[in-house]
Amino acid sequence: MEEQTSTRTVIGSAPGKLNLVLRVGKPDNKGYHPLYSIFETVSLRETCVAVLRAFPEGGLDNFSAEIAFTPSGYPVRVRNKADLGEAEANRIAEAALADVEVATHLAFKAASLLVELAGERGCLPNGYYLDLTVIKRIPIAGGMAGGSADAAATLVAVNELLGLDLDSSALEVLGRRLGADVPACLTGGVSLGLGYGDHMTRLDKDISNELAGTRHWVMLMSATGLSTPAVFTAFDTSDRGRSEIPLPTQTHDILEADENLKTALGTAAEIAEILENDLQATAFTLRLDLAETYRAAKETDALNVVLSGSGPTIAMLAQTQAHATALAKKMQNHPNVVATLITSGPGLPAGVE
Ligand SMILES: C[C@@](CO)(OP(=O)(O)O)[C@H](O)COP(=O)(O)OP(=O)(O)OC[C@H]1O[C@@H](n2ccc(N)nc2=O)[C@H](O)[C@@H]1O
Ligand SMILES: Nc1ncnc2c1ncn2[C@@H]1O[C@H](COP(=O)(O)OP(=O)(O)O)[C@@H](O)[C@H]1O
Repeated sequence: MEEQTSTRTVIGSAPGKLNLVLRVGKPDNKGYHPLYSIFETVSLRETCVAVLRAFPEGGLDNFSAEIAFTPSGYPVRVRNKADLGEAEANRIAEAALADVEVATHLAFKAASLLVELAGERGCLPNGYYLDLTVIKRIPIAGGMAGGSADAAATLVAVNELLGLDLDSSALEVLGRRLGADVPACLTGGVSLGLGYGDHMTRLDKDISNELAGTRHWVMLMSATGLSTPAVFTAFDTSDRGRSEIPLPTQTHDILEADENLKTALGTAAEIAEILENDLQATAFTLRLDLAETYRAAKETDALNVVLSGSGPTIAMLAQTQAHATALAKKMQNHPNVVATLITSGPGLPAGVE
């Protein structure tokens, strides 16, 4: 019995995000874009249940399809459970997850970094494997950082499980190696991301308790995902991509002078005024259905509507939770909307339960 061989379980979770403001600069020689991003994390969270288990008697062959090995050969098992709240949304998520090989799964990659570190420190038990169950509540390839939230949830869970004692800035450094959105999922709240969007300044530190969960969003899920690199590449040849608007780079200069950063901590009506996404027009050229969905959402009484990151999920800002429920009802039968996910923000940082 698998459960009897388990030593210890640690459960980590991390929030998804949307971008209140996303400005994109010109790509560097690695093809990566400098960003100015004001992230709002949300209450939709990914969970990673991490367990160290002794090898079963028959070895790992029974579930070899769910296993990948770290560079030093330590086995990590990854299973996914889709829990998006609606049957059709779960079906779509499960189909997308079936295409994600264990070795490329962001939870595996995150665990692998920590397992290797534990190996170097001599604190990795032999005769065990790491068993991860990832509970997905965020649409796949949806522009809401679901994979990045898996990585963040896994980093905090495995850090604790293996007794590595890495602090939040060490986890942020590792997170950056896994993906540009991972530090935002680790940080939580409302944050400014500079560099590739992965150098974080938390903006709501002093008021996080009063602000948490006060913004209400309806996320319009699309039946098909959108590739982030494809959107960035198309952006580069767009008018906006070729324009010479410089992006600010120094955090302290920005914090002093930027009114948007103060407004980002304001009321829903105030943040409605600053929503902006440089990738939106490009995503709509690649996917005309999204432009239609956006137009329909704008015709409602939502405070404002914006594409989440590189899309395809579209975020509608509501005045209250009841307003969000009413907006979701208005959009749920739109032919391009596969599910309406109601969420609130800002969300809590990644952490263990
Ligand atoms: C656009 C944003 C905005 O928050 O979010 P999503 O819409 O994907 O959620 C992020 O920058 C995405 O972050 P993430 O999805 O973690 O990106 P990564 O895995 O690091 O990179 C995926 C690909 O996106 C492009 N990329 C990403 C970040 C960046 N600053 N410049 C880029 O050009 C690169 O083509 C890269 O190969
Ligand atoms: N744990 C994961 N969850 C989702 N996608 C993952 C994961 N690991 C790797 N991927 C790959 O990353 C791509 C983007 O994932 P995701 O984070 O869901 O979207 P986005 O970057 O748009 O926020 C997916 O298409 C998938 O191929």
